Amino acid sequence: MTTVEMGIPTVRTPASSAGRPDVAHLVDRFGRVARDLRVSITEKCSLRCTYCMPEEGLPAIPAERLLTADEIVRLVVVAVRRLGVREVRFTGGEPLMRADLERIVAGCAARVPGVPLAMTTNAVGLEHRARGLAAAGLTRVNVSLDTVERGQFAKLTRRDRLPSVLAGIRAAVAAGLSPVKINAVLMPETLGGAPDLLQWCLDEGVQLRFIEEMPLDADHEWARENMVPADRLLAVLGERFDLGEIGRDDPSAPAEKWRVNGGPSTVGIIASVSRSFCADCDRTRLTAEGTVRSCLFSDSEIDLRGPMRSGAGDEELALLWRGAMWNKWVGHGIEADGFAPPVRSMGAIGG
Ligand SMILES: Nc1nc2c(ncn2[C@@H]2O[C@H](COP(=O)(O)OP(=O)(O)OP(=O)(O)O)[C@@H](O)[C@H]2O)c(=O)[nH]1
Ligand SMILES: C[S@@+](CC[C@H](N)C(=O)[O-])C[C@H]1O[C@@H](n2cnc3c(N)ncnc32)[C@H](O)[C@@H]1O
Ligand code: SF4
Ligand code: SF4
Repeated sequence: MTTVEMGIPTVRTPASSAGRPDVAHLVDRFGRVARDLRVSITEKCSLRCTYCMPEEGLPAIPAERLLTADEIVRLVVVAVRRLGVREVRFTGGEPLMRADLERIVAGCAARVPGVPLAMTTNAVGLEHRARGLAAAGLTRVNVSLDTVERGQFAKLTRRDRLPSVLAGIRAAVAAGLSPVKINAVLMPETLGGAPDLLQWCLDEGVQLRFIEEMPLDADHEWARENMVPADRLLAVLGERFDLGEIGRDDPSAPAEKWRVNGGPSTVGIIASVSRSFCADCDRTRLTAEGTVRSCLFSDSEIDLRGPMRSGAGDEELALLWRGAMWNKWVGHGIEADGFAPPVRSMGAIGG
């Protein structure tokens, strides 16, 4: 199998840093600074959401290519201590698929105390691990949940696991992993159930955000004309709820918020396509194989695993990372003529 068939994009090392100011933190040519690190720790997943994974799952990453727990902790330490990262999020694939997740979290909590450690998860099995993860030092979780209708859930995720997800969300709240935020990708088939999902989240005391689907599905079926835009969702929610526009918590937050029925509850919309927030992007990503990926949509990645295993020091790794960020793309370019989706799908990048 070729690397392209496995969904592994071009890996370049090193990137040119010509013109880069001599500063420690992660700056790019467009004046943006990355403070938010997202670490994918696996390509494996317990679900097969149609907008993300192929039915058969992603090709397995050979064990020797996957970062170990200690390697992940080391790179997180480099990001925080040398590059100015202020928040770390574990994602995937499904982070709960890694048995050593608690060890990764505990290692980071010990080495970068005070830095918020979050996780984005589908919550399958979280019921049994939420307390342990909180004890290990996890700060909060965001959970993917697109519908509270069991048949719809099974169809969209290709797995009948809704009860486990709902139990996982409740366990996260009980363990104090808050604020618990819920991510729902907007799909034509679940749009009608959006008010029920919002009502469920209001009742459970969790913060719902709807997300516009991006062209990051492994099956390459995304089409602009089929995407449910934020405006259409607002019209549907507006039939049942009174919504008052609030805006963003901070300029680089993907979610715009609306107050529901006068507050204090809110609903968010992450309109990555129709109201792109690339100009204020503050993200940098590590893939599960240890490459730096500066933009979701850019297939050009910088390898850190190879140099790390060949004995590179922390400052050498930081230098490679700074070069990757300096070459970050201006934005996703979905609306541009000739746009082509990246080789990696969302689950293979770490959403
Ligand atoms: N375009 C774009 N969308 C992103 C990016 N990161 C996350 N998203 C989208 O935003 C959704 C929610 O992401 P989360 O992992 O919950 O993170 P977040 O919204 O940044 O987290 P909070 O700090 O809790 O608000 C993802 O499912 C993606 O669809 C990004 O860098 N670019
Ligand atoms: C790839 S998942 C990984 C973490 C975990 N498995 C989960 O589902 O939360 C991260 C986020 O990406 C989102 N996502 C996946 N495919 C997407 C797409 N095509 N467009 C927008 N968001 C997507 C999911 O809804 C989820 O919130
Ligand atoms: S969105 Fe998350 S849960 Fe769904 S298939 Fe992708 S990685 Fe798995
Ligand atoms: S698409 Fe790229 S530039 Fe835009 S917000 Fe996402 S990671 Fe940042």
